[in-house]
Amino acid sequence: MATPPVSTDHRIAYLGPPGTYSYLAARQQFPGGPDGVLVPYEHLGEVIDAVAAGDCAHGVVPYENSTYGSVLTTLDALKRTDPARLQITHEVILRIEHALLTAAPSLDRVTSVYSHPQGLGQCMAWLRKHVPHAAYREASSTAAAAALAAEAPATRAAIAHPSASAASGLPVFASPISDRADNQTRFLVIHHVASAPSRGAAGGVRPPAATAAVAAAPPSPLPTASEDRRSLLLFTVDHAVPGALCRILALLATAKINITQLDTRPSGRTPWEYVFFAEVQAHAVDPAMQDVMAQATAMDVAIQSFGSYRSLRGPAPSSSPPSPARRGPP
Ligand SMILES: O=C(O)C(=O)Cc1ccccc1
Repeated sequence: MATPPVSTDHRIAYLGPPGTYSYLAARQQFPGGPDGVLVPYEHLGEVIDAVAAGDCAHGVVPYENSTYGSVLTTLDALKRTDPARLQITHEVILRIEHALLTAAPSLDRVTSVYSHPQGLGQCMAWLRKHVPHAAYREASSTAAAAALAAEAPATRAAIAHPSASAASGLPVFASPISDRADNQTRFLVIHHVASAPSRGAAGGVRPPAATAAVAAAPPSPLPTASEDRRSLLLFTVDHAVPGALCRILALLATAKINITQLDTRPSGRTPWEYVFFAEVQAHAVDPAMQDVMAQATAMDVAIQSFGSYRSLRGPAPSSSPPSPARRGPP
């Protein structure tokens, strides 16, 4: 009997294939669900687009690594996304312990090492020390890298989670190989926001759009006052005005709102124009935050909020996915 289609309400987009760190993060956030509701996409931008479009109600995307920094493809996909279609509701933190997967008998036989750019970046010191002669090649994900390495298992290697060994058939050669033992990535859980039914020209209610079947983003649980409330803001400033960025930062400083991370990316509209992502330690419902938003509007600066959530940062969490004992290269 054919399996009934899974409703978009239950579809969770992630960077696939199964075996990526995004897959592990999605399984941690949505435990117990059948695998069928996890929908793999080959590129991070597609995960964000699928949630914004309502093809999937939820998504999980890597945002920042504690060693290698921001995941630029996530920032670039967010910057072209309307926050009215997508909101962040939770953060997931995973300890990242990479393994080198290869069937090469020794490291001097390895001619190329594949991984997601984040995987290569998080192990660069290890790679330079142990396989300086190899070419380092970017793949769309760590699990995709394992599949690519498996095409020439005696000369290629991949950096991935040890669990990617089973699907690729490549043995774990060395683990963990991350440059820092406290290496962690924080993932954002994103939800589709269904547009409110709008009135047509004749005053009637428009027929529901294809995405209206998707439930509105469940409000993220409001963190208590003692919990670490965060919001992700996106804005640009007039680059010709000296101090324009400083004025926005001063608004936050005056409201006693701490900035915990600041990123800048090309706007994608005009060369040499930038947008700023600021993660701040406040929730959208906080009066101080509402004050900042109102004042920015009065200053003609559009600050967009991608949502508020509880931060889980702090002391390093214990390793969530199981990983084998540390084993260095022979
Ligand atoms: O490629 C993956 O497995 C991902 O989920 C992206 C990534 C890569 C390396 C560390 C954390 C996330």
